[in-house]
Amino acid sequence: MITFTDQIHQAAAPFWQKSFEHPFIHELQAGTLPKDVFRYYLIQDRYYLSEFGKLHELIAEQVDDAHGKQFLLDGAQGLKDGEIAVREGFFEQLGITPDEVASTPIAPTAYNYVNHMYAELYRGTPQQAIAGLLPCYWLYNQIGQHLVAQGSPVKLYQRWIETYDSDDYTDSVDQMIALTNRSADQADAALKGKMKTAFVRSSAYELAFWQMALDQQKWQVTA
Ligand SMILES: Cc1ncc(CN)c(N)n1
Repeated sequence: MITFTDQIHQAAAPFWQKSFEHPFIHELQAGTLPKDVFRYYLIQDRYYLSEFGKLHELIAEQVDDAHGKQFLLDGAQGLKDGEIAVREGFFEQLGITPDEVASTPIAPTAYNYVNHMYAELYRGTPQQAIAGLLPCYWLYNQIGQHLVAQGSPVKLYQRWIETYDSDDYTDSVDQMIALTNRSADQADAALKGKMKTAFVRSSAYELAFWQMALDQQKWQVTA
């Protein structure tokens, strides 16, 4: 049987394919990704992950499903203890200080992505917000699984890959997929359509995030 998440995954497939093929990912695996690009990505992603954690807590307040609520609260804590904690080690290695993070403005794409997820919750519903969170979990897991066999010759990049291929991470992805499917079970056709749009837009923002890092995007007037 085709699940709801299979359907929305299919709808977002062109964005996912472009992410798998993106030069940021190729260069990370080949070990040729410039360190300043990776530094930039990590700083922007620090903003992203901290808002992503807050969103878990805010969505949990609005979710009736007790199991889902607990998963979201655990997910917020898991982000701090897991992904964000791993990144602290990366920051140390690359000499990224709290001052540098605090003084670097969030870039347009990261800002828009985060705002999109808040809009799904505050101008939409918790079900839409859940669907909007899912690409973040699932896409990185698929990228980790694609890249891990070959790996990267750069230790830091290899650790990044392994984070997203780990059993713990994969388990959280499976639970998030299950929560999205349970949320869709309670939704009518119109709400399912909005959940799909939230998922596809987050997938588009995931793709844009790699390019943002390669361009080291800034707020500026463009021609
Ligand atoms: C933008 C983004 N998307 C997804 C992930 C993986 N949690 C991340 N760290 N950053």
